[in-house]
Amino acid sequence: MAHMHLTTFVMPLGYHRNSWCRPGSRAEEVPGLGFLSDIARMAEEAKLDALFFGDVAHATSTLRGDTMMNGFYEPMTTLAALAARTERIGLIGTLSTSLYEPYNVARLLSSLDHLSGGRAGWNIVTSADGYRNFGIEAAPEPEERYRRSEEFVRVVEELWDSWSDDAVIVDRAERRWLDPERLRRIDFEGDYFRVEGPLNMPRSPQGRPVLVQAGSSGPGMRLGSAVANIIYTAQPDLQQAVEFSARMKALAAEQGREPGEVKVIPGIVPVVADSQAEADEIAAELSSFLDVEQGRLQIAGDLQADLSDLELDEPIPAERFASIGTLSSRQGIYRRKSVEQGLSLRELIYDRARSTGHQWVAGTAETVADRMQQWFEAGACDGFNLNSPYNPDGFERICTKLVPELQNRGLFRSEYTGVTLRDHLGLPRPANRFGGAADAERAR
Ligand SMILES: Cc1cc2nc3c(=O)[nH]c(=O)nc-3n(C[C@H](O)[C@H](O)[C@H](O)COP(=O)(O)O)c2cc1C
Repeated sequence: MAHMHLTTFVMPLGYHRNSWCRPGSRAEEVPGLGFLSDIARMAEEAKLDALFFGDVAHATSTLRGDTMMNGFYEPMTTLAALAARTERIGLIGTLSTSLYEPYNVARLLSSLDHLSGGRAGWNIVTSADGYRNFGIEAAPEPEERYRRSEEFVRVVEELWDSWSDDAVIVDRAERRWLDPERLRRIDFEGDYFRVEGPLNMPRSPQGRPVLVQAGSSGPGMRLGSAVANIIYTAQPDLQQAVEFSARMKALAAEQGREPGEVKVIPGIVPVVADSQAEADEIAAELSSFLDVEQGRLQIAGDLQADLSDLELDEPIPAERFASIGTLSSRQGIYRRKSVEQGLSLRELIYDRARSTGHQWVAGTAETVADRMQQWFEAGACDGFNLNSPYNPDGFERICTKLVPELQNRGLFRSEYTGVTLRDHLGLPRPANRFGGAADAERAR
């Protein structure tokens, strides 16, 4: 039976809003390395495919009291530190194509891939916010951001291939470390970037670090299906998840890719306990930390709408949402919950606080595993991105109770069988698009 892929979205202050208020959360230690290393070690002992760090380059949500999605751990420096404290687990970090340059990004990821022995992955995002930190007044429209992103990824991939695999020769007699004939200036000229190249470091162990993408809108899915190996997505509903996965794989096939090269990995927020009653108790405790008015501000921020006049026990009226065609995928989930399912503003605040639109489940390891198995076997996904509701205990329970249950069912590996992130994902090392003797040899 095929195995699930399991990664974890590392939120050191916990995925459930304000879960850091729980005694024992080690919230004082954020953003230090010691606490994070403990999380990384737990994940590696559970044999997860990868640690995943999101990133935002602004403090807007933090100023609204939302510490969940924060920039406290800059992904590349953090993952480099964790590379030294782990051996096998993949290391996926987010860098925005709106706020970086392709040459920097190619270097950062290539360096991480070298330092970690082939464990690097890049979550490609476009940014809707944070521009003023870079002296830019307003964010471009989504279509424009994704066009830049598509070109950005092309440049980065060419830079990663700009050294042939056999360019480093270490010829002591001739005193030549590399053969410059085996490097290529890429001389890229596009609508957004002009990049000379080559990169200033050798092709990395994975050839190209793993590409990850999480857009669920039209342009987001176009980019993901064209380039990504992992698609992250928020899918609270089984049937819609099945349809999303099928659509993503069909789009990949249309672009000449093998559907198996594209792993669809929705998020899940599991509260795991020894009994249903204990799980419900923990869930109630987590909810008790919420500040409802702070939650109102956070949802207003997500929807970019003023909600200050609304009654807490009424649903958000449909007209407060952006028009259907312009909703982001996450706004679409909140709209469905409010307008179609009739959740009141208060209920939506609690729901968002625990799940941010992802699937949320509280139960024993067996009941949570039942749900995951059901989704996996229904074709809704190739695995899950585990969002730990609270740290470190909530994550420890995921690693020591839930993952072993999945292993016992034959749904997840018990040992790493390879060394690179591509190995964990069952993906081949890509050939160098510019060819080269080493590739020719590998192909024989
Ligand atoms: C699991 C997951 C993680 C994400 N992580 C980030 C992130 O770290 N930084 C960011 O700017 N956007 C992040 N996003 C947002 C997506 O990259 C994308 O911008 C968002 O889904 C809106 O795009 P869409 O309208 O195409 O869906 C994440 C989305 C998901 C589902």
